[in-house]
Amino acid sequence: MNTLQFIRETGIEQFYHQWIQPRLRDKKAIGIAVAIALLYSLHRKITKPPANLRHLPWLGFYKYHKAILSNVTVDQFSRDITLPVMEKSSGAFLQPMVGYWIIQLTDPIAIKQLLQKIDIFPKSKINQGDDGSLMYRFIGGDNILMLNGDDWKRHRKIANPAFTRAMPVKLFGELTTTMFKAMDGLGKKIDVLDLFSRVTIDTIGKAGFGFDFNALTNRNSEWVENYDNVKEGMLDPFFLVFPTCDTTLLKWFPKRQKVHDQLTHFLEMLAGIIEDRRKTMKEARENGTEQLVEAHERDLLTLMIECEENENATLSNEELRRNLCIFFLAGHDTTAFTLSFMIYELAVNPEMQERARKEAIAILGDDPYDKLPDIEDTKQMSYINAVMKETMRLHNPVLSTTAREATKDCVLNGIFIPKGSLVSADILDVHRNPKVWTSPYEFNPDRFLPGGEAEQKTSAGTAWIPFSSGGRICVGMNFSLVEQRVILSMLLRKYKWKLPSDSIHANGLKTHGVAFGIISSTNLDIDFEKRY
Ligand code: HEM
Repeated sequence: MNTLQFIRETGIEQFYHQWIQPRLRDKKAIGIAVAIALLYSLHRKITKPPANLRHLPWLGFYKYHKAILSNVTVDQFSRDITLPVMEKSSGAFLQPMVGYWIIQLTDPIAIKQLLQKIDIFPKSKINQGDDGSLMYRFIGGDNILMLNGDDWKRHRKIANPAFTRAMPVKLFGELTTTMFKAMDGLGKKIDVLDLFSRVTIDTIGKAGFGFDFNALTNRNSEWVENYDNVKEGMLDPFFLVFPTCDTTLLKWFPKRQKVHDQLTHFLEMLAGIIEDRRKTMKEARENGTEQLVEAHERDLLTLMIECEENENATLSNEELRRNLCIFFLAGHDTTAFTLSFMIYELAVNPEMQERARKEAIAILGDDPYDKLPDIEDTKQMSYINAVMKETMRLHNPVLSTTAREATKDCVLNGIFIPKGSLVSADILDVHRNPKVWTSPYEFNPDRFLPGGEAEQKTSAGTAWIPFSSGGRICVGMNFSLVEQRVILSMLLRKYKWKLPSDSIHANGLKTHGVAFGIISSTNLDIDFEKRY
């Protein structure tokens, strides 16, 4: 039978004449058919990775976005969504974003190679969000976190010495005693997220900008209120998934517009701090009084402005302002969340809390008054340090590094990365990767004691990277670690604490923030009992 006969005998011809031919004259039907075809091809395009990335396993597009929009907890996200894909992969998987895919690395050696090759893998512009969006206006543009190449080196050259010289241990201790006074007025049950957010805002204010935000002493601080609204706005998954609503269509969202206005006010207040500082420094220079404060107690902004003059590398007021935004965001929430998660873990593991307390008492004594640790004391806190490291392994506030863009075809520990693709070090998943850590969901600080599991892991690659690694490692790492040691050791001496029986975290810590990549929590109330 030839094709013509086949068509006639099977009834296809009749079907064509009766059904298709008349409808071909109907323009509406053609329009619908074309729209369906286009939608189908669009659906395939956005839900399936491009052909050159299909050698890697991927997270389901709808599953991922449904989880994001329903504000899934980090634990559910890692156990139900990334873990099954990670187990199938050999150290990398694809994460679907709106309009593009990111390679997430979960293999420590591949991560090490990625983070060392900063010239081959510069930071992608995609991190900054859409021009004009809340995120772009706050943390985008030319700043130390986002820039690449010589521009980034100029910023880092100015920030590095400031961070090395400024280790205001005394200030950390003094602010902790102010925090204790604030705790006296809060009763037994205290929301530690709010408490630590306030103490770390005041720390970055004083140590970073030489400015008193009064977050601990004034519960209605304009700074805190403004910043909290902006932060909440940035974390809103709706505007992350539909960024046009945050820019072109903003006028249709009056509530969002109000958050933009608050950000404008916040940025103006930061610009004011810089102008005042330049003015006071100029006056001090003219009066010959500028060296009266010790270098390690001078604030980062002052040190950066001084450094500009000494290193012959300048930052404009606008660049300084943009960096202050990064220090503000990166410099306090991350530490506040880490402290809160640590207090939680010690609340649900009382024997670990007691062990950490014994160490604090052995170093600082047990006299019934606040003892401020000095830098040498903080170096002796090996168990407290292990508790901090294990908290950052299991609950690191930063989910993954910002995305890098491959400038050429590359192989990272056997994983092929095609030129032009976006790639990140997946901090959450490498820290919970069962091929890397034994019982990764278990909180066990002993891993980080001398001779523990961590020593073998880190030597093999980059299995513990809460602060990233390589040339673009967090510039505030030591600042944060010393701040954490001071606050935790002083708390351990003064208080015992436990999780209230009605806590929403009774069955495990509930953290959120997968969409934005910075992890937080809510209602983290803890019962504190004074020891003196
Ligand atoms: C627990 C506390 C902290 C954590 C977990 C943390 C984490 C990180 C991570 C993962 C990065 C790398 C981002 C990337 O390359 O994509 C980073 C970079 C950075 N962090 Fe932190 N950070 C913390 C505290 C701080 C503090 C206290 C400051 C400043 C006061 C700070 C300032 C910065 C800056 C400026 C960068 C960009 C460095 C560069 O690209 O040269 N961070 N941080």
